[in-house]
Amino acid sequence: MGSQGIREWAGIDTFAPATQTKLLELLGKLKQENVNTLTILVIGKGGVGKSSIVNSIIGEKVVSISPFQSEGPRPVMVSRSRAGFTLNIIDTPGLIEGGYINVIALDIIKSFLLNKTIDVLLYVDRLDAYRVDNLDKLVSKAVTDSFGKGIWKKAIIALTHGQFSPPDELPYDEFSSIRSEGLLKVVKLGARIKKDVSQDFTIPVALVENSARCKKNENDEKVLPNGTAWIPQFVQTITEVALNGSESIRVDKKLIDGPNPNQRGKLWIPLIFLLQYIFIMKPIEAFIKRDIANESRPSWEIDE
Ligand SMILES: Nc1nc2c(ncn2[C@@H]2O[C@H](COP(=O)(O)OP(=O)(O)OP(=O)(O)O)[C@@H](O)[C@H]2O)c(=O)[nH]1
Repeated sequence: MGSQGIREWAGIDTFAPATQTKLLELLGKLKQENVNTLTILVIGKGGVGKSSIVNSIIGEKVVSISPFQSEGPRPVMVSRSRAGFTLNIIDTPGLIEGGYINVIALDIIKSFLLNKTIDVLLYVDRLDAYRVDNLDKLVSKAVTDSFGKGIWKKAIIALTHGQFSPPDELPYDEFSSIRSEGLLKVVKLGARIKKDVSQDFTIPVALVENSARCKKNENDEKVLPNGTAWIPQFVQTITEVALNGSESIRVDKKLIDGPNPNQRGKLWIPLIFLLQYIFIMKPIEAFIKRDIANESRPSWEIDE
């Protein structure tokens, strides 16, 4: 057992030695910055590879995988600790049901997250898709409405099926950047990130290959078609987002039960009107009344 009864992150030992070394280095970097716990929330449509990503990072089959959308949606949190560092990953059910947001699943996820802090959001989709999907806009809008826009500063877009070969001899890197850009655009729309800041607002994209048949390099590390060892690259992106200085999202009762976190400012509007009435309209009204009362009336208006 690791710290506080949490199971040891033994799955790291199943990775290639080169991958292990890089992962332990990254955990060391997090600890150096006083980050001893990291909680990652995994979200996306059904069947895109959310559970598979959890298993890939943990290095064990900790959540079940199914080629069909899983029944009885329930979030699961898997915790592992290593060298004084604890990783929590929360796998969630697909957020789309019959073309719409599955409101019940979303409510279950929100209740599950109560009193937890989200340090990193993994927004999962597949690399091997040719068209961006309006459903992604729905999912990103639902995430924004539930947890506030700030969550996107803690987000990574993870694209699974990273071993995919693009059609028409399109170079792999070109295909993956076109796919990433397209998806980013839709996600930013759903997240209502304003056009003027959109250029500066970047959400990193990570490519992932969960298949056991993933190609390996000479060091036995799992690699993408462009030669990148994806596990250390992915964990490095997670580390960068964790340390990017933006605040993690604390899920409290107010966030869950309260109004849409992006509209909270609007609650002040009636109060502002009331203050305007008391301090501006009322004095003006009194001034006008006083002025009328003091006005000297023209002689033709005075009754005989
Ligand atoms: N080749 C390949 N298959 C993948 C990859 N990721 C997931 N799969 C397969 O895709 C199917 C769905 O994967 P899951 O991990 O269950 O997807 P999910 O998003 O958790 O699904 P739900 O829980 O139903 O929302 C399974 O058959 C996986 O084996 C990948 O990177 N490459």
